Amino acid sequence: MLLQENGRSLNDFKSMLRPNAADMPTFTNKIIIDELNYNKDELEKTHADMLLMLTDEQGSVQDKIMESVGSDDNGFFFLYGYGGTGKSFIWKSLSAVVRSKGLIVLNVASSGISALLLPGGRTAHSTLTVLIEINEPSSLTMEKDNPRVDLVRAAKLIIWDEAPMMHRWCFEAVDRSLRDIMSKNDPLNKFRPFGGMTVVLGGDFRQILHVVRKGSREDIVDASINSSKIRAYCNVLRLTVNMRLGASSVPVE
Ligand SMILES: Nc1ncnc2c1ncn2[C@@H]1O[C@H](COP(=O)(O)OP(=O)(O)OP(=O)(O)O)[C@@H](O)[C@H]1O
Repeated sequence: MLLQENGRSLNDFKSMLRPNAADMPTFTNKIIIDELNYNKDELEKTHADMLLMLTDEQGSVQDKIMESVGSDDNGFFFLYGYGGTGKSFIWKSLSAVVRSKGLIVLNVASSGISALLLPGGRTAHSTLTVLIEINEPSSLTMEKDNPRVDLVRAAKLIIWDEAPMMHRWCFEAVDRSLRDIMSKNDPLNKFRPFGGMTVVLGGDFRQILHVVRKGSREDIVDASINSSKIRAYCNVLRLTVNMRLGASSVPVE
């Protein structure tokens, strides 16, 4: 269990003896059990409270994402909004509603600090095994029989906050690898963006972009997700009202 919690398995240690799987017929994936272990009643109440607070545009964003989660026709979204427009608020509301239905949502962020703000959040490097030193042809580093692969396959939604901070190759690697991983559920997933998983990226391009060491302006633009071929099948959702300003609720330019 300790190994599973850290995304590892005995297969990572070739010299260790492995137990015979036939001796453990009731073995189950602990990280999946943990993800299903949220208090559904409490989350349902949290979501009901948040639903009353959502603005019209926040409600419409949430409806579009939940429509995709509930259908086989998956969506790939980018939630774009300046600081204070309520992106984190929507992540909390979405996580509450999805988990209250007994489904799995994986909340990841590009940095450890932003992952702390997500309910049950971790870095994309940890949950999705995105490489820190990434190249254009890189894939995720999950081995086929790693428990994390089963967790990803069981998930209904991936929320990825502060996405503009990451190199576009990270998202392309996730797209390629999810097509591979999810094709075990349905061979047609090989041809669907992110293997048929609903994926929502979020962030604000006015905040921190991916840092290209000694890179020119062109290098930074090229590293951005906006320059990726996966942008072609991305639905851009927008939040425009600054909720941090409170009652005045001024639309931001
Ligand atoms: N519908 C809402 N009702 C009440 N408060 C809200 C609502 N939406 C957002 N807020 C509040 O507005 C503030 C800003 O929201 P939030 O942190 O979600 O924005 P953000 O877009 O994630 O900002 P940043 O990009 O700076 O992290 C928070 O205090 C949040 O609780």
